[in-house]
Amino acid sequence: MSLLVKICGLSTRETLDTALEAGADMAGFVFFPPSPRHLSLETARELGRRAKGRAAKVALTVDADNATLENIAETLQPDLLQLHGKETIARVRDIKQRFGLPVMKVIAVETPADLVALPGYASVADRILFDARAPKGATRPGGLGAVFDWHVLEKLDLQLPFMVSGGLTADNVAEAIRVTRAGGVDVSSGVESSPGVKDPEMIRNFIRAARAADLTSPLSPDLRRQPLTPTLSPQGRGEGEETAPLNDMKN
Ligand SMILES: O=C(O)c1ccccc1NCC(=O)[C@H](O)[C@H](O)COP(=O)(O)O
Repeated sequence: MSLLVKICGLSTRETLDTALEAGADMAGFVFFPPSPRHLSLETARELGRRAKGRAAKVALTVDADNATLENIAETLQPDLLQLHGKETIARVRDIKQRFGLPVMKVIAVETPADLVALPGYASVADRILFDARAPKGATRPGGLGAVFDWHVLEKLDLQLPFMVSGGLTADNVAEAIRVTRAGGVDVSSGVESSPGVKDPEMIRNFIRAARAADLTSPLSPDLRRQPLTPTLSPQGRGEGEETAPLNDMKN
């Protein structure tokens, strides 16, 4: 399974097309009114149709209630729900069962202590996204371009696919992949000229840089130094990483 690249906070036809043409695996759409990337349901319907079959559509919500999730599920028809709030383990389980969609739970990271709740979430979620913990007083819990110490994840032994985000850019994504060995990377601010305004050239550069750093690529010097076993445990691409389901998402 090659590295997954997610471009988050897409809100226009033009930048969505850029991300799709540049080969993004996941297109993230933000449903959080205080965010500069918040989408109306009408726009979500249009962008969702555009992305269908070309990338997995990811709906990002923050402690959303069932009615909000129902509207999003109906209009965007997402392939994955990204839960970016303070959803409890029980709530993650409930959302997954209620909507019959795979769920990616976000874990906010600052120190190793932030990983204490990880096993519980890993038992109910389909995928984990490690993002930088937002500073106190922030108006949103993510999409701030804040970086966390990737070394916190260095010795992680997680039998679930995971992605890393938080302040990634074309310049630092290779190092983030090297340190964390994540199966995917996610970016928003790092491909914007100002909050909420995506820059096509930055999107292309980010995807190019992430692909060049992909540890699973046959061209990767790092991989050449490793035994090619089916399980690249402990990092990110757990046994049987779900190639098929992700391909399904794109259909
Ligand atoms: O993008 C937002 O405005 C946002 C609002 C509320 C919760 C999360 C939000 N964004 C998260 C993301 O876009 C990504 O999943 C990721 O955290 C990347 O963020 P960035 O540091 O901006 O690259």
